[in-house]
Amino acid sequence: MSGLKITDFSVHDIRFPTNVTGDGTDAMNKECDYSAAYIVVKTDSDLKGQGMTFTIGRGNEIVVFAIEQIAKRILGMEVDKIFADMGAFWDFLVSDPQHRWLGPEKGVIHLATAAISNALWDMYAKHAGKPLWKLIVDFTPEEFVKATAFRYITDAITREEALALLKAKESGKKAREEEVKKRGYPAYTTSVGWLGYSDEKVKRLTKDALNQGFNHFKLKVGADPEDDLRRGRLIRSIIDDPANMPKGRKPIDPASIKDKNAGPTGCVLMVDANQVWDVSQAVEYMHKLEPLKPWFIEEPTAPDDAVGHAEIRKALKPINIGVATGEHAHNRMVFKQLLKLDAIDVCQIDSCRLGGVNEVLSVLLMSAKYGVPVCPHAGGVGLCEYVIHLSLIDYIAVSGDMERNVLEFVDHLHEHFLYPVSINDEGRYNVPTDPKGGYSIEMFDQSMADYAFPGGSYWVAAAKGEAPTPPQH
Ligand SMILES: C[C@H](O)[C@@H](O)[C@@H](O)[C@H](O)C(=O)O
Ligand SMILES: [Mg+2]
Repeated sequence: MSGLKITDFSVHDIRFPTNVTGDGTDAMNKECDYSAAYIVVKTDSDLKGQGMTFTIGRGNEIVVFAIEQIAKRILGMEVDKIFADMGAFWDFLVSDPQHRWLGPEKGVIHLATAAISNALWDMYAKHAGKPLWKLIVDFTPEEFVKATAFRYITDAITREEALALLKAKESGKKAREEEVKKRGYPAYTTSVGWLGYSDEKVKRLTKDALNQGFNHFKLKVGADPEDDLRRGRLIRSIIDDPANMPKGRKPIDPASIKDKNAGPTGCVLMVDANQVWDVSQAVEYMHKLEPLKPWFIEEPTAPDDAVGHAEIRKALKPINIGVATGEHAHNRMVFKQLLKLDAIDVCQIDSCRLGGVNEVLSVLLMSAKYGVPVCPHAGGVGLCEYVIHLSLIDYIAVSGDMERNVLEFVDHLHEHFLYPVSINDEGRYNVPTDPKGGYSIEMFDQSMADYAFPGGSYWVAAAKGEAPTPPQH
């Protein structure tokens, strides 16, 4: 026992000016400065835990305030006791008798829970000298279940069912770990098709992404069907042309790509509407985009509307377009409904909209039981760094499958992290292996100082109209 206690914390409002370059834009979110409400949890030793949740700018200060309120409750706690029962710690975080009223388990208060829960998981992994994914895949099934949030979902999966599912995956864990370390984890890119990008930029970035090895590409849609068709056809004309395939790349057999509208080169397009439509509008609009043959439409309607997603999915099945959602699904109960209603083809968990790792484990288990692949959301800052850990946990310990999965990758802001993600030359995520890296979310002090809002050097300069132009892609 280390006897270490949580002695202090600091919370930071960090905003990056992505709006200047149009990075991250979509039909709903037309201006966004990728931001982190970021906490450093300190102990009476060098051991620290870093955690954050993501917002797109204004309002980040509200999340910072909520994090400060919740974090006060963990001061003085012994870290060994927390690590011994992360499930109980999560229950404690979501059960404040007065804060709970602000959710429960949704909205700003839940985003704040996520930042703190993730910081403690980061600290636990660093303490154990393992990357977060490795800490968790090395859990026994019993330890895994103990760390999972089960309240309100036992009608979808019981602890006993979860245990049986995890036990069935035990014997293959080592081989899967070796395989993914060798090959990397499959990825897709969103960075080619932000709504604010010109056709010229979309074209250039699509070619670049092909050369990086990507074979799955996501396009933002929903503002205007004619524009979407033009931009989609532009991407398709590049990714479907065998002449554009990078030299030495083995052609992908489209027939080997299950459930997807793969083109002649095996490349796949997906589209994302970020919640702009009513249910019937979604169906109508997606019929217009049918020529693009997307694998799925992401967030066609309101994120809480499980019934609406189920209707859309049913209506689009005959034209072979699937439905994906989850980046705004605020807790495990929303995912339970999406899964039980057969509303989604792809489950897009968010690492810090769900209340941190414990609740992510709940959704991984439910998705595995219902046979729906998990392809986490990662458009934002720090999310790629987080989610590679979650997909590794899913593949190695839970679903045992990465055949149907692609993990989102956006090529923004990784330079601000000490343990940034990287992509291999087959367009797959490399596996994080640094034993000091924890949950990979630690930011450089300099970045935190420069982009602190409103007092950081970047924002002070911006207020005077003297900000340097952020890097262009
Ligand atoms: C505002 C954000 O960039 C979103 O557009 C982004 O998260 C997106 O929905 C995604 O799927 O990555
Ligand atoms: Mg999205």
